[in-house]
Amino acid sequence: MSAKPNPIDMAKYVSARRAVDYVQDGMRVGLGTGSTAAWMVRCLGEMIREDGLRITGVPTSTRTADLARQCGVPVATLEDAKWLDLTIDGADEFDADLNLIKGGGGALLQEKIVATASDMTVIITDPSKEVASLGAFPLPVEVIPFGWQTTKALIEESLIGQDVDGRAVTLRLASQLPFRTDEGNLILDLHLRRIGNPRQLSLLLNQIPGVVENGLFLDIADVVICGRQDGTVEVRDVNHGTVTEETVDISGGENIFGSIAD
Ligand SMILES: O=C(CO)[C@H](O)[C@H](O)COP(=O)(O)O
Repeated sequence: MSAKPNPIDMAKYVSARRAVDYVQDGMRVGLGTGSTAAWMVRCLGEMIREDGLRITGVPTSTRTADLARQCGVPVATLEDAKWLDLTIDGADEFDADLNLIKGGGGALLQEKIVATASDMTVIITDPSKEVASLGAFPLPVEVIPFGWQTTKALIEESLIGQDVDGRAVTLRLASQLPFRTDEGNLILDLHLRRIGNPRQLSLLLNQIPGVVENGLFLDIADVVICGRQDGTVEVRDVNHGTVTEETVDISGGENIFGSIAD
C-alpha cells in the first residue's frame, strides 16, 4: 500500500530532496530532527540503497538515530566523527538574515552542537516558516532540572527591558508531564511574539545559570531551502549571496511515500 503525502509533507519532502544534492560520497553528515529532517533521512536511505552512496550520519536525537537505522543510514556519534562536512536540519522559523528559531522538537542542544561542528549547514523549510521577525514561534530554552523554577524566574526577570512583545514563560509538557530532552533536561518556552534583538537575547539567556542553550540559531545556516508542494524550491545561499528558484526532480519519491505508508 502506498499513499500520497499531504501538501505540507510534500513541501517538506521537496525541500529535503533538494538538500541531499549537497551530500557527496564519503561525507560525515549531521542529521537533524523533526518531520522535515525525517524526509531527508529517508532520501539518504534511498540514495544508499539505490545509488550506493557511502556516508556516516551523526543524528541529533534518539528519534533521528532510530529512523536513520531503519532507513539503512550508518550512524556514528559526534565523538567518533569529530567534525562534519555537512548538516541538514529543519527549523521552526527563519528570517531574511537566515537566522532561525529551532527546538520545536526539543532537540536544540544536540542540533546546535552538531551544526556548529559542521563545515556547512543546510536548513530545510517550507513557506510557513518564513517570518519578518523571529519570535512568533515560542523560543525554546533548555534548562537543567535542578532549580528550574528559579531559572525560570531569572529568565522572566531578564526579559524585562528586552525588545520583545511578550514575556510569558511556560514549562513544556508532554502527555501532561514535563517534557525531557535526550539529556534529561527541561524545556522552557518563551512566548515573546517578536524578538527585536536576537543576538542580545541569545547572549543574555545563555548567561543565566541553569540555562544550557537557547533555540536561536544565529549565523549558523549557510543555505536555507524553502520547498513548495508544487515541486519548486527557493534556495538562499548566504556565502554566495544568491537566491535561486528551482524545480526539483521528485521522481522516485513514491518509494519513500510507499515505505512510510505501508
Ligand atoms: O528544531 C527542531 C527540532 O528540535 C526542528 O527542526 C523544528 O522543530 C522543525 O520541525 P519540523 O520539520 O517538524 O517542522
